[in-house]
Amino acid sequence: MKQTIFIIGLGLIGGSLALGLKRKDGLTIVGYDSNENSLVTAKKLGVIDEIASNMEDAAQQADIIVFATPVSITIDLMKLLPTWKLKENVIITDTGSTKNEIMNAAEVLKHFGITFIGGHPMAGSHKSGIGAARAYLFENAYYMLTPFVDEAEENLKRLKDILLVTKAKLVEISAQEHDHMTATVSHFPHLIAASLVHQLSEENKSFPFTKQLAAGGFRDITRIASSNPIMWRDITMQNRQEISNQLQLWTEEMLRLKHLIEKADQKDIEEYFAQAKQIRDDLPIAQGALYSVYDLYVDVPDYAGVISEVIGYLAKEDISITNLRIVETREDIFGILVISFQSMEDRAKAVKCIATHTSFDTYIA
Ligand SMILES: NC(=O)C1=CN([C@@H]2O[C@H](COP(=O)(O)OP(=O)(O)OC[C@H]3O[C@@H](n4cnc5c(N)ncnc54)[C@H](O)[C@@H]3O)[C@@H](O)[C@H]2O)C=CC1
Ligand SMILES: O=C(O)C(=O)Cc1ccc(O)cc1
Repeated sequence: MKQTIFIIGLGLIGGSLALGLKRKDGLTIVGYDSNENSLVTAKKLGVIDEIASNMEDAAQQADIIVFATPVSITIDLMKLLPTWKLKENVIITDTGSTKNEIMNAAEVLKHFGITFIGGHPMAGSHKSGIGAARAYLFENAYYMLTPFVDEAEENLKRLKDILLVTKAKLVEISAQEHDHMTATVSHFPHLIAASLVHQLSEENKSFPFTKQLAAGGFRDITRIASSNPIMWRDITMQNRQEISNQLQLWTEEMLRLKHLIEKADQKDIEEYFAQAKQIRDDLPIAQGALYSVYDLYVDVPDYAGVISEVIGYLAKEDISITNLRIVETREDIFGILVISFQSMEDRAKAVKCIATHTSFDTYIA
């Protein structure tokens, strides 16, 4: 069946969804963005089939409308829907990181007979904009749907059939559960990352060399502090109660930790780290990892040309990489080269390839 999908907001998520959906025949992807540059780039890169010069006109032609805008904008735009002449069977959805306030806004639409099914792909990155969009972004990632409990099965099936093209794993939950769990694994960690960066900045005033020392661990734990501030302002505003609850729990945990340190009990301190390591090591990697990159750590000796040598072996076997970085380079110890892949399969091939051609150890974090 031919269908027109209208995506509003062509940044990282809207662009990735468009690219993911383009793999299915019979779908026409129409896009709109308030930023003219993003719109033109999306068309030029082939992310969308057609540019919508006017939101209302494009919405009237659409079978599915997706809001992939910052969550505050999504709520503003949802208010316009009852004033537009939409197709009778149109399904509206969104990709926002919060769901409670969006589903509250959707209650209003329900009174106008407009179908809205909330959505949130649990994949993304600290990058934003159309240039960061990738067709495979949602592959294997959880994609949460928050339909009203009385939503017609037929509508849900229609939306799921489309979204499954992205190869995401669709999960239905309530908006409340969604906002509670994402506060724990996504929203609150962004506050921690931002606060650690602020703490470094303060320290740096008295000890100006500190920043230079901010190497692997600090960079890993604060990567998400480089995310789009407008997006995170909106998420924090919309989920502030759950985030505040997490902050309370964290504060209590920090006090417990402070007590542990002041007691100076080696055994307890070791146990604290050991338990955390165990839990962290047991986290499912491909399923539910928010940032779905597949990193491989390679212990490479520090000699000229070693990196191009490793990359050369991978290239010869046609294993494509998405990123490359060095987390430690010191003369006396091995350097750790981190290679990122698009999929687990590519990473597994790389492990074999490196083992065949070198004696370097490889690790998966
Ligand atoms: N960045 C991430 O990793 C993830 C983000 N999300 C959610 O997806 C949504 C989009 O996020 P991103 O794509 O990362 O943001 P982005 O900043 O890359 O893209 C948002 C796009 O919306 C456009 N926009 C802003 N106001 C608009 C308006 N009034 N009309 C039309 N377009 C407008 C912007 O120009 C921009 O191109 C947000 O609600 C976010 O919470 C969900 C999962 C992951
Ligand atoms: O870069 C990361 O690890 C993220 O945290 C990406 C992300 C951002 C927002 C979401 O709602 C879901 C995923």
